[in-house]
Amino acid sequence: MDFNILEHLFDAVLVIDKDRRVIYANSSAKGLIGDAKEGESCKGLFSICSHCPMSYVEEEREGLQVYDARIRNGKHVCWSMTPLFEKGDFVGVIEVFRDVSNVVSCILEAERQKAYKEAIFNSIVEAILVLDTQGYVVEHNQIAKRMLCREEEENLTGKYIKELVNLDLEELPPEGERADVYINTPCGKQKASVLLSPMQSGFGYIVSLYVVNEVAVCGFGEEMIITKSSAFQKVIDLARACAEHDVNVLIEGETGTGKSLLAKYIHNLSPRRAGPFVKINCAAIPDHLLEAELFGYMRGAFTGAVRDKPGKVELAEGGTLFLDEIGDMPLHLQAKILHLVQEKEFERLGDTKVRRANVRIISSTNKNLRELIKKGLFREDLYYRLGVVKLQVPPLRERKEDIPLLINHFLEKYSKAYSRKIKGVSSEAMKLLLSYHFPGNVRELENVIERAIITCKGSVINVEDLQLEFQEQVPQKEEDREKIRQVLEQTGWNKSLAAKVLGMHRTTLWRKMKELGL
Ligand SMILES: Nc1ncnc2c1ncn2[C@@H]1O[C@H](COP(=O)(O)OP(=O)(O)OP(=O)(O)O)[C@@H](O)[C@H]1O
Repeated sequence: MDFNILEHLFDAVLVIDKDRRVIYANSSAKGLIGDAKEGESCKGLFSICSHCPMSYVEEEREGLQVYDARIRNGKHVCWSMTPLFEKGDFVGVIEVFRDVSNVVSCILEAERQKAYKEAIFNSIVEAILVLDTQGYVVEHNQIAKRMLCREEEENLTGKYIKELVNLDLEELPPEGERADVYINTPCGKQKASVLLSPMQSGFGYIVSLYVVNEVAVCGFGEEMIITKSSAFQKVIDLARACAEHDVNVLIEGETGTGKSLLAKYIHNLSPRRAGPFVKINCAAIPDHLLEAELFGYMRGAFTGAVRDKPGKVELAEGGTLFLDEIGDMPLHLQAKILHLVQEKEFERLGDTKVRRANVRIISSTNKNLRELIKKGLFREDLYYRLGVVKLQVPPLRERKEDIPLLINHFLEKYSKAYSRKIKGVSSEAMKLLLSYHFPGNVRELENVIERAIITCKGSVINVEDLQLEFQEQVPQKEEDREKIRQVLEQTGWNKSLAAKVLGMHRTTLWRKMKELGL
């Protein structure tokens, strides 16, 4: 065979006969492997020789390729072996190979870089999302998954940024500037600082996020707890820590401080979150009905009991029973609650059957239970049973730093609800709100802002839009008349809404309207 045409090929070529002797080596082959001499054995020229594939190639009558074989000097070659036939008989093989050491070192370098990148990616506390130019995720770190409440096995690659942080690419802050956004985290909706950095060569963007702990925003939607106060944040931390254990929690604090919100937050973080959260306000139900409401009753148990009815304890099965205003629980029922707490057992009214209850009990009070114990109005044993963990929610006047945050929160909530474009509160109005003592705590602040949003004429809430209890009201008939008339006009003469705005009952408004000739 004449192999001369192979002499100047860029690829190295060896022709091997079936006795594994080199019968031809072109100049590229000799350049790469100096000891590839014609007439000598080819054994050991390549790393693959330890499993020489010649017999395989002969049997299969087809060639094979190895992308990374080694030659003796350590270089990497891409190598192939093809069978040669003469009149149908196998006579040897032709081996073609090319130095790919550069390619291999590039691949190794790329692998090393990838390992470095992953190590850095996963050792920083920020969530990182790498986006393409359209805003789709091409890479992300593990923290991003955790921070954005994604399952361990979920892949964020290919998802659009809005799916993850609720913002379009265009809504993210301008390149290089940090901004605050709200994201859904395992602790609820939390404030996060976000930075968008463009990549070189226009490949896309890097979005980095970290949760801003200065303001705790826990829970979701209507159940969001917002606070900046370190005292309240400690309470929330404790609530979070005990949420996963089935311990009884007693939440103490003045009216309107957020005790119910906190109870719901604990339930939502607990293993019972898929179960019901059932609230019963012990102060709002007359004593004689409370027992039936709590434990349920059987038909005929009392006049009006026309059918069997489960109580709140049964409705809370598998979930959480929230006993609001527990300080108002009458003494005779406290014994039954103690039995429920201790034995997890109860009976419906008019029934002798003892029922089992699988509920977690959270209770709350705005009364001083220790004082009630001293007066013999609350059972001490029940107090200790209910308050295995005690959480004390501070009043708003002791966390004034929360006032501006809560104002913003309620402005957003009620501007949306009443379709009003309110930008904020004037500095005078803010001063007044910050100096007010808020006996009704957050609930009172919420009502003040809701009312102001409805009555405010411009886009900013001013002092005159705020109705605070301690502000002097001069009940001159004419002033009253004018004020009520204005509110009625603003509310389209809807008396229920006007009464709400004016902070009075509907019937009081109706009476006043009559008195004032409106
Ligand atoms: N930290 C907070 N962030 C946002 N909203 C709050 C916060 N605290 C309270 N609120 C709001 O204030 C109102 C009163 O809260 P909540 O009913 O939880 O108070 P409470 O202490 O249970 O009141 P009560 O003692 O009268 O039962 C609710 O509308 C709640 O959403």
